[in-house]
Amino acid sequence: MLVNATRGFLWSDMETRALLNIWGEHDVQTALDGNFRNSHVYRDVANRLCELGFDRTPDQCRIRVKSLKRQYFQAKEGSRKNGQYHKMCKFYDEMERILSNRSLVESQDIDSVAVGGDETMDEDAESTELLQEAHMDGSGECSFMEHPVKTEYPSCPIPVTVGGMSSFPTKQSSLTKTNPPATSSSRPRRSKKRFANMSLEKLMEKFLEQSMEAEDNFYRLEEQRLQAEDKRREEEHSRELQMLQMLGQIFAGIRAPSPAPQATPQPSCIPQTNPAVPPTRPPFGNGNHPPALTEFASHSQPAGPGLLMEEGDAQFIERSFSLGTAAMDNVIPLLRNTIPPLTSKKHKGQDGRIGIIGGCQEYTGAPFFAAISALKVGADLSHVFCTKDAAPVIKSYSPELIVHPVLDSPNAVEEIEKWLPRLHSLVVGPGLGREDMLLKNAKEIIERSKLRGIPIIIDADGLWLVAKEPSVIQGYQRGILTPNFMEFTRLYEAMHHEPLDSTDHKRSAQQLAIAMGHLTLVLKGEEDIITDGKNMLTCSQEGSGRRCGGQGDLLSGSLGVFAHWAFSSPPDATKG
Ligand SMILES: NC(=O)C1=CN([C@@H]2O[C@H](COP(=O)(O)OP(=O)(O)OC[C@H]3O[C@@H](n4cnc5c(N)ncnc54)[C@H](O)[C@@H]3O)[C@@H](O)[C@H]2O)[C@@H](O)CC1
Ligand SMILES: Nc1ncnc2c1ncn2[C@@H]1O[C@H](COP(=O)(O)OP(=O)(O)OP(=O)(O)O)[C@@H](O)[C@H]1O
Repeated sequence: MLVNATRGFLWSDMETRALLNIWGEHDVQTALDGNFRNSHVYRDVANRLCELGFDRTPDQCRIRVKSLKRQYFQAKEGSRKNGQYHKMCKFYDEMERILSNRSLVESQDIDSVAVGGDETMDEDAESTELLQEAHMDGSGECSFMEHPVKTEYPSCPIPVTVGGMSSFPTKQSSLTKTNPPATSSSRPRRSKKRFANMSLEKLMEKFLEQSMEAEDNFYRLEEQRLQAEDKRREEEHSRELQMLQMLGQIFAGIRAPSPAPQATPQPSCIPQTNPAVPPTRPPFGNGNHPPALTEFASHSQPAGPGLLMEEGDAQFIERSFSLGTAAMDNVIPLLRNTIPPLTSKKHKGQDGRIGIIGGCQEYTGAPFFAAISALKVGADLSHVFCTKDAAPVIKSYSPELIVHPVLDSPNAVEEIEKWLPRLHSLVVGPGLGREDMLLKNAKEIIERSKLRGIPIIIDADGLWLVAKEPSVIQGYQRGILTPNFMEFTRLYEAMHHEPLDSTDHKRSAQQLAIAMGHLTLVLKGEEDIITDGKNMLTCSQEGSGRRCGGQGDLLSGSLGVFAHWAFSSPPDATKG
């Protein structure tokens, strides 16, 4: 007698046949048919087995029968395809005999197994048993039957006979196949459910792993991005500081004294305040004329080799020094003193009303850049005086700008002059164009602005005008010219009637500033040279690597504001 009290222990062939004999009896089949609660049937089956000397529990019997049914249906499906498969189910013939008459019922029955149809036992326990059975069945038929169904995709594989031996796809290889999904008759659903759950767990594990990996990657990239952002900010900050340094030097240049020939050299690298500039801010904006117009009206001196300073006489300040140096320590207070404080005591417009003369059909960007940069630097109001057709375009760029479509009107000068008392500084030239009528109007506006002592920055096409008629600005101490190299060359050649010696920009710039009556010249380029002919500041600090249009316009608009602040500061404020 084979005593087998262990659940899931191997079933011998004899034992299995005894089970099938009992289970296959008509009464037993009838009792099982359509009965959800069938434990009493299997209890009887187990008792009868016991009488034959096989000690099995009702559940063991039920599970063994289920396993045999699954093998049988898989083998049946397989044999339909290659006629071989049924050989792999040892008890195929016995099962066939019992089930052939009710294969339809059985296929439904096997479906119901998946949803617990004829089962009453606990799902987990059953799953464990089935697994044990699959791996421990001494007959060997179950291990291969169970293997394929473990793989969720594709459907239950049909073994292929190779050289008399059956081979079955491994889990991996079956995963890569693209078999169509199995029908319910070819693949028991319970297995699908059970192993689907297992696959799902693995999938979930994989998913979690990948999620964590993705998260790690995200944080790593985010950290890199933040580092890059920090670096960019630092660079931007240092560029701003450099810009401030440069502007500080420009103011120093603007306010620099015209040292008398006998004057002793300045102890500091920052030039001293020019005593010729009115000590206090002219009362612009209230309609009054500045008190001493003649002081800055015209001090033009003829240019000549005798007046040209040697380089050693000029004061050179390189702007490419860094924070913390003694030179910078001098510049920062100068800037602090020049930039007006933000207080609640002021009214709109006090910190700067800037006018831009420029903007025609072709060029609407240039006046916009100049006007908007004035606002960004700190002016309160920015006016653009442009041609009629450019006005709506410029206006549409920004609601912050006040745009006057008057530059090509017949009474342009009068129209613009009405605004002059309210303006603190004027930028002439960005996008002005070179039409005679526009240049003529610009010239007249410069003349009238000079009479009011308004600081005038001349750039772009305004410099074209100056090259044709230098006297329009020559000797005006509140005039600032901002040529690029081409504009500088034109100006130089117009003034000196000889080709520019391009090997020595500093000397040429100095010569031109003197020829223009010691107004301030800002020669833009790789090295900016700022000079009034007596003092010189240079800046070779690398800025943006791009040389796109509009950068000069930004500079001229900013200078419009800084010039106003510098000229209206008390002399003490700009003492370096
Ligand atoms: N978006 C806009 O509306 C812009 C309009 N702009 C306006 O365009 C008009 C003409 O200005 P341009 O600067 O073109 O005047 P120019 O006609 O004087 O420029 C002459 C040429 O010189 C070249 N140049 C500049 N610097 C040089 C250097 N260092 N070495 C060799 N060649 C150099 C430039 O490529 C330019 O084509 C002005 O009214 C100006 O304000 C410019 O400000 C650019 C932007
Ligand atoms: N080669 C260069 N290297 C570094 N900075 C430069 C160089 N050339 C010009 N700059 C800087 O670019 C700014 C604008 O100069 P740019 O020569 O482009 O003026 P612009 O031609 O009048 O400009 P716009 O296009 O506005 O008319 C200046 O502040 C100048 O210092």
